[in-house]
Amino acid sequence: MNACIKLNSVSFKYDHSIVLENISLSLHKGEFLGLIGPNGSGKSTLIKLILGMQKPMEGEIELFDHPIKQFKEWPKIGYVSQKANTFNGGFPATVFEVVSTGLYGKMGIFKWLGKYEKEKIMEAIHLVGLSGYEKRNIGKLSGGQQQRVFIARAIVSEPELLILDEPTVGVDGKSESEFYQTLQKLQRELHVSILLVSHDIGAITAHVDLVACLNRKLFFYGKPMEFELNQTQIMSELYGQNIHVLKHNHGGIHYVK
Ligand SMILES: Nc1ncnc2c1ncn2[C@@H]1O[C@H](COP(=O)(O)OP(=O)(O)OP(=O)(O)O)[C@@H](O)[C@H]1O
Repeated sequence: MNACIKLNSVSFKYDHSIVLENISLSLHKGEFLGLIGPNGSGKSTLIKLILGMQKPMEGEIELFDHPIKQFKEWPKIGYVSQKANTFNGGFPATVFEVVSTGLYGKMGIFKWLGKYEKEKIMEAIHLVGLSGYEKRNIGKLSGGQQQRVFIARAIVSEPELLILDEPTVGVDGKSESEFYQTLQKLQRELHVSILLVSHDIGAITAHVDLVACLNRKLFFYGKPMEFELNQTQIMSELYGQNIHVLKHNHGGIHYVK
């Protein structure tokens, strides 16, 4: 099976502090990997390494079976950042316009949208369940709907791998469950591989094929069932002993120190 992401003994430090130590994991085609860990555990840094924004101090990263240094097919990767949650609501752009910017990487900024591109944009908007909202100003949408616009922007160029960094922060329970349904649809219908960073362990284990628990080191990497069997031990290693379990009415579980 082909790996979209392969990390082999990767370590990284900012200045003098080691943030990631000896991380090895893989994500294969069509798989859904959930990455969890406390604040400051290195999750966003790991994503930056995978996106080539930082270089590992040690170890190797491969994307689609190519060493990252030789990898050039960046349009194969769609990325939704944490910042999509803090989007400026006053920004004067429609849903259609925001999603169309996802094609710039493939076609350049100044090229006019043809019939084919317009169809792709409408398809992406439909896939995230926002048909009928094309002309709506993005600032007039709810947080959950805005989040889906950013996913549509990330998938409009038909990436094979979608990376999402804490996309459901600040989004209510109903929008969150719609969000997971959207991701499962992408995985099932388009065979997109997904790497999702989240704090919501309950939601993650319910939807992913693989769980990775990070706190500088990788404390667990395996199937959700295996994680659930050893959850108490893994969570106390990951977060320390003093954790409390918070259950949400939408079924998600959070751990807080
Ligand atoms: N540019 C930087 N320079 C120096 N240190 C940094 C930089 N970015 C992050 N760090 C530090 O690296 C560590 C890991 O940060 P990172 O943002 O990867 O964690 P995270 O798990 O994504 O956290 P959160 O869940 O809070 O977003 C933290 O201690 C952070 O303060």
